[in-house]
Amino acid sequence: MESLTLKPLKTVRGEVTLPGSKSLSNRILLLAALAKGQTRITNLLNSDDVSHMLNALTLLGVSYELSEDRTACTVNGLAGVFNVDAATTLFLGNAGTAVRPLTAALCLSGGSFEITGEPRMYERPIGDLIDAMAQLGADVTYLKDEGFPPLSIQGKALAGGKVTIRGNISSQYLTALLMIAPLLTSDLEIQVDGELVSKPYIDITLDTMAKFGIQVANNNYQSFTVKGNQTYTAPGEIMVEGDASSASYFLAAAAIGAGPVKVHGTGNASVQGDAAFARVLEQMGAKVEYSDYWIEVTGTGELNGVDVDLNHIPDAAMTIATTALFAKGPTCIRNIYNWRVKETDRLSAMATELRKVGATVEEGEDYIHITPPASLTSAAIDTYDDHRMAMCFSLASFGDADITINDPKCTSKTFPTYFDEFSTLRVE
Ligand SMILES: O=C(O)C1=C[C@@H](OP(=O)(O)O)[C@@H](O)[C@H](O)C1
Ligand SMILES: C=C(OP(=O)(O)O)C(=O)O
Repeated sequence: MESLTLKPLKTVRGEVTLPGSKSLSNRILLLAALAKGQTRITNLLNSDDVSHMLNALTLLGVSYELSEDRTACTVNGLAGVFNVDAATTLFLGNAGTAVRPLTAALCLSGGSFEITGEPRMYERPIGDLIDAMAQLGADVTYLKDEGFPPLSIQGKALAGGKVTIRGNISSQYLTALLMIAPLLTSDLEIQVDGELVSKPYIDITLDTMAKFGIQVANNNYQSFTVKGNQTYTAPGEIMVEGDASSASYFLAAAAIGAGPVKVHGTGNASVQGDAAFARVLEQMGAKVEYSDYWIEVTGTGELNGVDVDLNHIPDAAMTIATTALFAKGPTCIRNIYNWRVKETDRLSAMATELRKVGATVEEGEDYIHITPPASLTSAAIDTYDDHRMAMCFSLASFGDADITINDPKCTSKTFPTYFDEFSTLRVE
């Protein structure tokens, strides 16, 4: 397996233009495919997760033109659901933002479909979404384990009505249901059963739907109503915001290693919840400046440990775990149970790898408590095919020891050029 050894890093400084947001890229591509008219997308993310969505759209009969660098795409919308004559298998890797929304969309499309993916996708639950779709009459069969992909779907027109969906494992199930709701043959009322995790991602969904002409009535994230029998309308041009989760590594680097580092493409005007990540760095002692379209962080030479509930930013929250290695005193990140059902069991993986560099770690069912070491130990970090494990542990190179990242190419899920960008910030 390939690996990358990072030499100890003291100071970083510079500016980064962020690649497009994964969450927005895949939502916009799907809605552009379902919309009436043509959508010209710019700053599309070029990464594995987006390639899986694009390949799926091709197999589903959607025509689009992609620029050579794959960051601009003109999509010719279908003005409604997919219709495919031949039985179609979609391989969607480990992309939650492709698997969940496409599963819902195929339930009301014409055709017979199979959703497959990487082995880890077969361990990531989808039962809450399938249970909700079944209430609408959808015909879905589990091909392996009950509650998990791979799936077989016999698509057909579906009416709305009332449906209950659980929100405590992933917000992506509710996102999927909301996105297909206008295409049902009658109105839909969605009741969220229990707690809703990762709430800001629902704002991304509602905002994207609004850009394609669909309004949703949101009753405090507990229930939603959407009119049926509608068509998404292509917005013409649409630019994908920079990825706020990808921004977190550069901003945290500035907080640890002097900075300033400025990221362009996300800021106060951003719809992404992860844009609030820098507020946690601020709480830890960094100096943070926001404009609508950029964020700049400067280290103050001192970081404090924090005790924070980061349920609203589960992806960027991982970056706090490795930032905590350089804080004075312990850090506790709470209410992050669903780290366990993402690219890997992130609670367990994070605890294991933090211990390798010398931290004392307590791994709870839904929290992680990190006491930093006096000085970091040199280590080879396993990344578990998890792009965020690789990117988070680039920060460990601020210790006085070499850090080797095993399988650094796993960042291709959302940020293929991450380590090149990271190295441009180094100040000798
Ligand atoms: O809707 C989205 O775009 C996402 C929602 C979050 O997942 P959960 O809702 O499962 O926490 C996040 O972790 C994922 O990377 C992207
Ligand atoms: C959880 C993530 O991805 P997915 O969209 O596959 O859920 C992630 O990017 O951290």
